[in-house]
Amino acid sequence: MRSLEQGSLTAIGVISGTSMDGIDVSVVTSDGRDAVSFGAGASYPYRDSTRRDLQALIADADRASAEPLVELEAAVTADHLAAIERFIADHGLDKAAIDLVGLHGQTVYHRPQRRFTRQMIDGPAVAAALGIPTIDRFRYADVAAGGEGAPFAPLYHRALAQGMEQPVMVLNLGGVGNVTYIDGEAVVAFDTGPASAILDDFVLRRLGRPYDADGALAAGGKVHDDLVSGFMANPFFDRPAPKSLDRNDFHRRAQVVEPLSDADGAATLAAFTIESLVAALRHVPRVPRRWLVGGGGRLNRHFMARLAQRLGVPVEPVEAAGWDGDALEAQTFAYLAIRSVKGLPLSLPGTTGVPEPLTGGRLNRPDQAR
Ligand SMILES: Nc1ncnc2c1ncn2[C@@H]1O[C@H](COP(=O)(O)OP(=O)(O)OP(=O)(O)O)[C@@H](O)[C@H]1O
Ligand SMILES: CC(=O)N[C@H]1[C@@H]2OC[C@@H](O2)[C@@H](O)[C@@H]1O[C@H](C)C(=O)O
Repeated sequence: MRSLEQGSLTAIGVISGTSMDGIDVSVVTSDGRDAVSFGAGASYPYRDSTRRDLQALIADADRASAEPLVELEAAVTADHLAAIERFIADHGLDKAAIDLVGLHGQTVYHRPQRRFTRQMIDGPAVAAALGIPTIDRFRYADVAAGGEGAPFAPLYHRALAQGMEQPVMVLNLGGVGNVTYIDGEAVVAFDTGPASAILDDFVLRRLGRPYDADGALAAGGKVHDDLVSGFMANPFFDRPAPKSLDRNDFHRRAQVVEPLSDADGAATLAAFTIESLVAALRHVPRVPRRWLVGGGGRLNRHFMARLAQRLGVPVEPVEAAGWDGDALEAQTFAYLAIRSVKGLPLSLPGTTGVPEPLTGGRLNRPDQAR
């Protein structure tokens, strides 16, 4: 096996986000610093039974935090393994050329204030099955040291943003929104508020659809400004960075749109997300000249147009900078796996609030006794 400590490495990165819409896989070659190149990305669904069991679990915080959940972890791990095997086959990769696999796993519980976070995945089992070392438990050391345990994408964003006009804001519009502000070596990152999750849940309840395609429903509705002001009165938005959220943190508050029509409810929830993003400007040193947007929410034309209007600077999908928006999070955990084996920090005081720059991740070698 090649030494993992020195030179450039090639890693596969794997993550399933909070919306559980698929297991994302991508591949990165990097020295763990600013030299980065990435290959294709792909997404593979969970088996229906795995997704159903995970959704039930996430709705039950007591079980998610305390129970061993051996069977479910085995199912999640099997689905991840199948996704990696398919990715390798679909893209004609040579297994022998893959030095590492970075496994984020499925977040089922995240309470940094209790110094506890849980990403379900059996890293040693994946290492043994593939014959490739894996890294898992990326967020554990950070949370144990008093960090927020998220976001972890910022150091990868900084590596990609080298040479670009700055300050630049990278926004991930997933279930939850999170931003990375980059100005040279300076990085500030935090979760902004709910993003797609509240609108997704509303559209599912009202219309049985998984999301508001293109933001068409929201675009046709009337925003109820009084409700938006009510949302924005939440002290979360004034809290300085770092700060992080759980997918369901704003669910109860989002229910105030229940009396509204489908279109007005969607428009009002979308406006809440937009205002929570504008509020991010309160917590960065200089006004970003450009926003680059990743995550599925960049496909919501209503979000993108309204945000550009409110910010008065270009708001573009990350593809405008030559990045791959669908694969960015998977690439992040490939890049961080490489940093992990090199002992480099995965998080900083400005990204998760950890007291000192901190490395992390657990290395699982295929030949390791289990
Ligand atoms: N064509 C589209 N129009 C509008 N919204 C879309 C479209 N495609 C995807 N989305 C939104 O993107 C969401 C999925 O985004 P993404 O895959 O980035 O989330 P995630 O990675 O699961 O979340 P997180 O980043 O919080 O873990 C969908 O739930 C939906 O709201
Ligand atoms: C605990 C956890 O899994 N958090 C995710 C989630 O999805 C988006 C947002 O909430 C972000 O904080 C994080 O993921 C990205 C990849 C991150 O750590 O940068």
